[in-house]
Amino acid sequence: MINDTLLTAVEDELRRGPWRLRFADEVEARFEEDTQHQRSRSMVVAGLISAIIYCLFLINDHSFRPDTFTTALTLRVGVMLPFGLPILWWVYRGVSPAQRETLMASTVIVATVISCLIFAESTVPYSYLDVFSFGLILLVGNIVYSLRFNYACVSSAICIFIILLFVLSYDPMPPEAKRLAIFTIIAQALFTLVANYRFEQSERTSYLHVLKEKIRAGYYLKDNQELSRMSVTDPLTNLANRRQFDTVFPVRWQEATDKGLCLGLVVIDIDHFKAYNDYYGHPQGDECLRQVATAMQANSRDADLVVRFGGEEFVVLIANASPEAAKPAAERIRHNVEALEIPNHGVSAQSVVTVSVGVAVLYPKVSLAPAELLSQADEALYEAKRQGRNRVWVASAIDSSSGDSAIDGLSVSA
Ligand SMILES: Nc1nc2c(ncn2[C@@H]2O[C@H](COP(=O)(O)OP(=O)(O)OP(=O)(O)O)[C@@H](O)[C@H]2O)c(=O)[nH]1
Repeated sequence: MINDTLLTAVEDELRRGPWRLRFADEVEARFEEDTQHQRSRSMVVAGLISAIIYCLFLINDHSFRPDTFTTALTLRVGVMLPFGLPILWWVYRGVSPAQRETLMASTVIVATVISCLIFAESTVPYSYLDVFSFGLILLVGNIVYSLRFNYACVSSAICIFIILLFVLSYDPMPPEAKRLAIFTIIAQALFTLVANYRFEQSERTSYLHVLKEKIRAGYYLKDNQELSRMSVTDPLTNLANRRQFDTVFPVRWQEATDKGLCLGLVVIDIDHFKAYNDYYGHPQGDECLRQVATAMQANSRDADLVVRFGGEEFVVLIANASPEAAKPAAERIRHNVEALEIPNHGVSAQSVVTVSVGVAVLYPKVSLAPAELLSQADEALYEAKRQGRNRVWVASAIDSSSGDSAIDGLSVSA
C-alpha cells in the first residue's frame, strides 16, 4: 500500500517534467533518505581537497605578493582551516539536509571573505590580478560541492556582493580591470550555476527512474512469491496441495533414509461425504472440508506436512515418527473431527461428520520406493472403511526389507 502511493507519487514527478528541483514532500523525503549518506561523504571529500588547494595558494601568495604573506598564512591556515574542518567533520557525522547545504555554503562564503581580505591588504603591482582567481571559489561551491541549486544561487550572490565591495573599493586597480574582473566573476557564477542546475536535474531524474524500477521489482518479487505459494497451496482449505506433497515427500524420504529415521504417513478420508454433499449441497460441503482441514492442522505438529490430497481425502506426513507416536496422532485427528459435531443428516438424523484414517510407518531404505509407504497407508485406510468407518487402522509390523505390505492391523473405534 505504501509502495502504491510512492509509485504514484514517483510517476507524477516524472510526468511533471525534470525542470523542477524539488519533489513532493513524500518523494523528497525519500530522496534525501536514500542519497544523503553518499552526498555528505562526497561533499566532505570535495571539501578536504578544496581546503588543501586553498592552502596551496600560499605558494602563490609568497611569490606574487610577499608583503601580505603573513596575513595570508594566518587567514588561510589560522582561520579558514579551523572554520572549515569542524564543519566537514560535522557534515560527515550527519546533519539535516538544510544544515548540510548551509554549512557547506558557509565555507564558500568565508573562503571568499578571506581571499578578499588578503587581496585588499596587498599593495604590490598587479596584486589585483588575484581577483580573476576568485571564480575558482564559485566553481568549488557550484560544481565541486554541487550545492543544491537554491543554496548555490544564494551563496554565489553573497560571494559576488562581497567581491564587488572589495574590488570597487580597491584603489590600485584600474577601472577597466575592475569592469573586466566583475564581468568575469558574474559570468563564471552564471556558467557554474547553469552546470549546477543541470547536475541536480539529472541526479533527481535518474533517482526517480531508479526508484520506480526498484518499486516495480519489489512488486514482481512479491507477485512471484505469491504465485509460488499459490502453486503449492490448496485454495479451498489453505493446506498444502498434492504438488507440494510430491515435492516434499521424496525429500523427507531421503532424509529419513540417510538418518535412519522412521517416516509416518496418515491418510484421512471423510466418511459418507457424498451423502453430506447430496443433502446439504456443494457449498456447504466446501465449508465442511474447511472445518475438517482446520481441525487436522490444529492437531498436527509444525514439522508435519498436512495436505489436501484431493477431493475429501487428506494426508499427514509425519517426520521422525515412531509407530507408537503415529497411532495416537492419527487417533487425535479422528477424535477431533468427530468432536466438531458437524451434523450429517445425509446418513441419519443422529450422524455427525467422521473420518476414517489409515496409518503406515516404516524405516525407508534404498531398496524401497516412497510409493510403498503411500500404498500401505492407502490399504490401511481401505481397511478402516471396510471395518465400519470412523476408525484408525494401522498397517504395522511391516518387513520393509522384503517389501511385504501385509496389514497386521489394529482398529481403534470411536
Ligand atoms: N463440496 C465438495 N465436495 C467434494 C469436493 N471434492 C470431492 N467432493 C465430493 O466428495 C464426495 C466423495 O464421495 P465418495 O468418493 O463416494 O465417498 P464417500 O461418500 O465419502 O464415501 P466413503 O468414502 O466410502 O465413506 C463426492 O460427492 C464428491 O463430489 C470438493 O471440493 N467440495
